[in-house]
Amino acid sequence: MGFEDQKNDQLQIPKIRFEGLDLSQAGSPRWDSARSHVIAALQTYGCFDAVYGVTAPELKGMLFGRPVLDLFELGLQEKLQNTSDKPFLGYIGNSLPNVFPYQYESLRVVDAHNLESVEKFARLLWPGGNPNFCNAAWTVGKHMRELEQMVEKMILESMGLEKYFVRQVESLEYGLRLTEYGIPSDQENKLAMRSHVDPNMVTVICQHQVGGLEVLSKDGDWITVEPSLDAFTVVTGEAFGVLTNGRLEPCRHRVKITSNESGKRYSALFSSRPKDGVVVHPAEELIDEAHPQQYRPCNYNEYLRYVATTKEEKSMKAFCGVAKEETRA
Ligand SMILES: O=C(O)CCC(=O)C(=O)O
Ligand SMILES: [Fe+2]
Repeated sequence: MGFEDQKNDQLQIPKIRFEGLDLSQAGSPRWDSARSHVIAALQTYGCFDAVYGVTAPELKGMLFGRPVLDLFELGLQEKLQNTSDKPFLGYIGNSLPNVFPYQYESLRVVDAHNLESVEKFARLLWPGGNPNFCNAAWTVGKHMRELEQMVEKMILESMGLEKYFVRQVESLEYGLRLTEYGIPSDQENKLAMRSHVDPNMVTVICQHQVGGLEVLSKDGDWITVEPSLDAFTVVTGEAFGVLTNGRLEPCRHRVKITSNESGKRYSALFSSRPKDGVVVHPAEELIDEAHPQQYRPCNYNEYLRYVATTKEEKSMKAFCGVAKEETRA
């Protein structure tokens, strides 16, 4: 991919304090201060750690105990019940030949902030519906969605787009992806997931104990994101790049597991993506002579189908980007 293995162990992604903040505090001095840190971090690194104090270890403890183990101890036939008619939104795993070249299994709970939706997921996998799993996934889903929405609001406010917040939130679907990694088959590079950008709006990544997440800095250095008990890592995806007409570049990241005594790594990802049929386009307020339109309107599901056609990395720039010559015309 051309991103050489240049590491910079001195660099760390910014940590921003979110304890006690919620949407009702929008406009308060604390909110505004967090917002300016969020936007600076996203413009420089495409990501940050949202520090949640005591809430984060509580949530992590709830999810990464029995509930996550119960899920991955299920047989493949049960896991395969987690389907979706859209690419990448159901079970993904190396148990499916030729699908995924890593020691990796992952399931996605659609609308994890909604208890009924989590219960529907659980009933498919366990005859008794696993109330313990449901409670953990739902509680985590609710918190992650609140964090995701704060970040959405802060970004829109900083770009003068706050009037679109309600419409934006209504246009999104949210999911919780739970993943188990084994020892990377690529023992030379220890790569457990190749370098990529997420196609969605925002992803909240929750690493558990075994680290591995790395993000690429603008200078081309890979920065290790240590799993931290009191924080969640927030990264923005390609869809936000389209909406902001390129003001927010998606965060390039990968997973490299260098030390893993237990042989397993678990992570939880809460992400927001445009709902079926939603067309993402650059906000007209962000297009002017100095900032020509960078993307054509993009039907998000069509983009995912395009991404799913081959194993090579695809990009929204290639799918719906406006070429430089076109913007000058
Ligand atoms: O497991 C992680 O820490 C990150 C995984 C990831 O980037 C992804 O699934 O898109
Ligand atoms: Fe990712």
